[in-house]
Amino acid sequence: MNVAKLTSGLSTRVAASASPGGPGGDFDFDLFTIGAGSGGVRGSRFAASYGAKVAVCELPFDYVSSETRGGVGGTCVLRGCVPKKLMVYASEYADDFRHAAGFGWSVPTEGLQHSWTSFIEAKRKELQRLNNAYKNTLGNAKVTLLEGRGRVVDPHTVEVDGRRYSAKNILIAVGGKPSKLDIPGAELCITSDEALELPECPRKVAVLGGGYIAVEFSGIFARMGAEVHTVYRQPLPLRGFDGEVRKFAAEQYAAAGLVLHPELTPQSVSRQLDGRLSLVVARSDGSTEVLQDLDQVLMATGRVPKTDGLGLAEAGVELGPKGQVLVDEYCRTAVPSIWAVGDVIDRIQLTPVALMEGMAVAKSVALNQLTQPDYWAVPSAVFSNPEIATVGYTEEAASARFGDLDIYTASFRPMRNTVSGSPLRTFMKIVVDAASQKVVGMHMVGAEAAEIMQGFAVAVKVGVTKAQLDSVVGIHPSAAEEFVTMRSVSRKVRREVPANPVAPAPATAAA
Ligand SMILES: Cc1cc2nc3c(=O)[nH]c(=O)nc-3n(C[C@H](O)[C@H](O)[C@H](O)COP(=O)(O)OP(=O)(O)OC[C@H]3O[C@@H](n4cnc5c(N)ncnc54)[C@H](O)[C@@H]3O)c2cc1C
Ligand SMILES: NC(=O)c1ccc[n+]([C@@H]2O[C@H](COP(=O)([O-])OP(=O)(O)OC[C@H]3O[C@@H](n4cnc5c(N)ncnc54)[C@H](O)[C@@H]3O)[C@@H](O)[C@H]2O)c1
Repeated sequence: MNVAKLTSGLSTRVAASASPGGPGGDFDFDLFTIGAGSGGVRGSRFAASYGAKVAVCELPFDYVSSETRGGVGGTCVLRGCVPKKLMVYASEYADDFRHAAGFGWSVPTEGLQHSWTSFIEAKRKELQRLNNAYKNTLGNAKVTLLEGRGRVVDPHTVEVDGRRYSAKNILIAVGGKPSKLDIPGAELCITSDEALELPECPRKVAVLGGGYIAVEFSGIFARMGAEVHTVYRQPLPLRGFDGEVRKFAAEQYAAAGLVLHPELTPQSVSRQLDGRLSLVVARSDGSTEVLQDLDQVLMATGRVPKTDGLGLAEAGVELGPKGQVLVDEYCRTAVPSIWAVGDVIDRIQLTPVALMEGMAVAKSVALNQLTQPDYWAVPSAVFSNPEIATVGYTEEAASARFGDLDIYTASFRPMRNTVSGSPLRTFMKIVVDAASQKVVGMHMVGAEAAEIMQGFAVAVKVGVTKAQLDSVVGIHPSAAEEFVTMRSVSRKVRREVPANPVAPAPATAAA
């Protein structure tokens, strides 16, 4: 996954260059972290547990982030994984109530009400609890927490709201922020931050983008009863995912009620006289179409590193074209005392990856053991409807890397849906390197895909072979058992022979 992106072009440096001393070797802190999100909290906490004197600074709390607002816990806890998953849970009840009838339940669909306000209140309460829990975790680990905006002054100095602190090492863990398209009317659109804080559920919404956030929020709003139009530039959503998975997922999204608008580019958004929004989108031939009467337009068009005004370039840290911090395989920047982890380095934008990188840096700086995060077989899940989970190579990437592959696939109607009436199906795929018979990729679209894939990720990570997978007894009845019972190869992918191969020289003149 994203292996090519992992090489930043920086050369490997040796541990000693980040070790004791800057000028004088006497510092306020051994490690000063800017940003108390997933990577910053984990790196700080672990460094402190290894005996380092650690401080972390974080912006004041708010539900919606800005240049001046943030909060301990960061994106995942306050504006990402956690509130998003709570919204997914909220939306799943709508399907559950509807599908219960198939199993004999009489659900009073007429009188069924959802209070968006109560839900948002419950969500806020949980986020406040988590924010406090994270602060306590830092306190218990003896990490000094400073509230304010951090800025790098030089390779050993951080300034927080005008006050300066010296540090032997500095960890940049400032994450990213939503990036809006530069089109007329962009200011009328919301991002995922605001989507998690809406005063009411939109009745009709356009979601721009075909990535994780776009398909997740499309699923949430649709299950909550909204008419959802998902607009993306590619023929299929979820670029970078396995091709078959993308195709299957798009079919399921349509079956689940999303109105998909592939191969369209957003042009402008404007406010109608009645206060609602209009979106103009363009086809590749230049013709346009208009989506009208929208309560909201959600821009889910990627995130950019939050490095503006951080003083990094001035301190000698190299930045990439998106403003991402360039690091080597140890998460160290061009300045040996400055390290960076998480979304700000723009490798794989996932919380568990930021945690892994934070722990690696903690070991490197506090134990003086240079530690490399291991990016092989990082699993991930998309909490759309249906869910998607994946680990290892896509078929396309595996084909480029290994050449010959054995592909196993299964598509079926899950047992629950045979009675519930839900039209959704499940798809599973195993990608096997034909030469070694190792399983190099596993993919699933369907209910509980994330929960199922976590266990199989262990097997892929340690190099399970297809025969070993086959030797495992299934758990019946479950969807997961399909992964250990796929016996017939669906497709053998073999290195392509050139269309007009040069004829081999005849063995004998007579031949
Ligand atoms: C809507 C959404 C859903 C997501 N869902 C998932 C999911 O289901 N699973 C998953 O694995 N990942 C998910 N992610 C991605 C995940 O949230 C990020 O990969 C993760 O939070 C990155 O952690 P981080 O430590 O790099 O940055 P962050 O968590 O963003 O933390 C950075 C912190 O730095 C603070 N900060 C910034 N600048 C300064 C400064 N100058 N001074 C002081 N503090 C500063 C910020 O306020 C913030 O608290 C989701 C993201 C979004 C947006
Ligand atoms: N379940 C999860 O683990 C999860 C959930 C949400 C987010 N995340 C992380 O957060 C990151 C950011 O999420 P995201 O969905 O915003 O980003 P993304 O990179 O996944 O998707 C961005 C989408 O915007 C589109 N886009 C970009 N520029 C555009 C333009 N000019 N015009 C039209 N479309 C444009 C892209 O084609 C793509 O479809 C993800 O990469 C992911 O790593 C993870």
